[in-house]
This record gives sequence, C-alpha cells and structure tokens, in this order.
Amino acid sequence: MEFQQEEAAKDRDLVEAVNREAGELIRLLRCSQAPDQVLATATEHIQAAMKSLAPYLRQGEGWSTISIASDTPGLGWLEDDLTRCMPYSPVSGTCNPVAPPIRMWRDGDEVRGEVVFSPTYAGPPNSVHGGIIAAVFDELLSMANVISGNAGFTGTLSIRYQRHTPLDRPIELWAVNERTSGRKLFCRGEMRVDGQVTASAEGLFIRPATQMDS
Ligand SMILES: CCCCCCCC(=O)SCCNC(=O)CCNC(=O)[C@H](O)C(C)(C)COP(=O)(O)OP(=O)(O)OC[C@H]1O[C@@H](n2cnc3c(N)ncnc32)[C@H](O)[C@@H]1OP(=O)(O)O
Repeated sequence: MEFQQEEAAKDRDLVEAVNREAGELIRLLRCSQAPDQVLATATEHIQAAMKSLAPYLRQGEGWSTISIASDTPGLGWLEDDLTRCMPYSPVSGTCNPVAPPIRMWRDGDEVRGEVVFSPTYAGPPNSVHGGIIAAVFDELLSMANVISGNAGFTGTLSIRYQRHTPLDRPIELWAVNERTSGRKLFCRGEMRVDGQVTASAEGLFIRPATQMDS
C-alpha cells in the first residue's frame, strides 16, 4: 500500500514536472526571436515529443467531464494546496501546461494565493491580459465556495480593473464566500501588488438543483 502511494506520488511529480517544462516551452516560444534554423530544430524536437505521447492519449466518454477536476470521484484538496482540487484546470491545474503557476491555500474562511504571470499571459504593455485576470478570479472565487463546503457554476462574474496588473511580479490573491442564500453563493476577491489592489471581483455562483435535492 505504502509502495503504491509512493509510486503514485512519484508519477504525479513526473506529470507535474513535464507540465512545468511545457509551460516554460510556451513562454520561450512566446518571447524568443530565434533564427529560422533554431525554430526548425525546435519544431523537430517538439514533433518527436508529440509522437511519443500520442499513443497514450486518454479518450472516450467521461474523459471530458472529469477533465477539469480529477480522475477520481469527488473533490479533494490540501488546505495548503487548493490547486489539488482541479489538477487539469486551464487556470490553476498543475497537470495542465497552459495554466500559470498559481498557488492557493486556505486561511480560515478565506482563500489566499500568489501568482507570477509571465509574458505568456500579457495583454496591454507589461500587464496581464484582462481575460486572464477574469479567469483567475473565476477559479479563486470557486475555491472560496469549495472551502465553505459548497461548489457551484459561475452564474455572473463582475470584474473591476482598477489599475494594470503587472507581469513578472508576485500578485497576491484573496477571495471569500461572503454569504449563501439557497442555491446562490456570493463571493468577493481581490488581486494586490505590494498591498495595492489592481483588480477586484464579485461573483454569483449557483449550486445545481440536483445537489440540493439529494
Ligand atoms: C469544483 C468547482 C468547479 C468550478 C469551475 C470553475 C467555475 C466555472 O467555470 S463554471 C463554468 C461557467 N458557468 C457555466 O457554464 C454555467 C452555465 N449556466 C448554467 O448551467 C445554469 O444557467 C445555472 C446552473 C447557472 C443556473 O441554472 P438553473 O439551476 O436552472 O437556475 P434557475 O433555476 O434558472 O435559477 C436559480 C436562481 O439563480 C438565478 N440565476 C440563474 N442563472 C443566473 C446567472 N447566470 N446569474 C445570476 N443569477 C442567475 C435565477 O434568477 C434564480 O434566482 P431566483 O431563485 O431568485 O429566482
């Protein structure tokens, strides 16, 4: 049993490591001005990696529905690592190379976190793309719901962009589930740089009706 757990932990480390490397590859492609010959060689290496991965592509009914969460039933997470809740998420999943390197943890009834956005996620000059900011708030507020014992679909998400959110600097993340009314979950969140709010969000999430019936 212990051996199996060690094997599973080792596999997860490998999966997370290859996804981190792929994220770094995306950053280098986004930011490099390599000469043609270097691009041609890089393409060959990428094609070789694709060829070795392709036979192991997971397919079939159900795969798309578990793709954001986990391949085991139910939601699980660690108090000091809430990203474990949705390992395949395109926003925070450590098993998804398009996700920025977000850390999120529980602090009482609140979610706190940190992220550094590379130029992969650029919008205006030296700043994070507004759509990426909205996606991160969607995830952050969802996690505030999850730690409060609820999970819901995003109904309405409202973002106030107060100042540019910079690239390549630590961004503090914060969110809380302020109240629940029937199936409605009301949340708030902020992004801060050096203590100054760059963007804030309010979200209304709706619990599925079937969850209330059960
Ligand atoms: C583990 C957590 C995973 C989190 C993943 C990250 C979050 C996401 O990205 S979720 C994906 C994006 N969101 C979606 O795809 C949701 C799509 N929408 C839906 O599925 C449905 O419209 C849904 C579930 C939100 C509501 O449908 P349904 O359960 O039929 O609601 P319905 O019975 O019509 O309305 C219930 C109440 O909610 C209100 N409501 C419904 N939809 C919305 C909405 N979009 N905004 C605000 N209020 C709404 C209604 O007005 C009603 O209020 P009241 O009871 O006061 O009259």
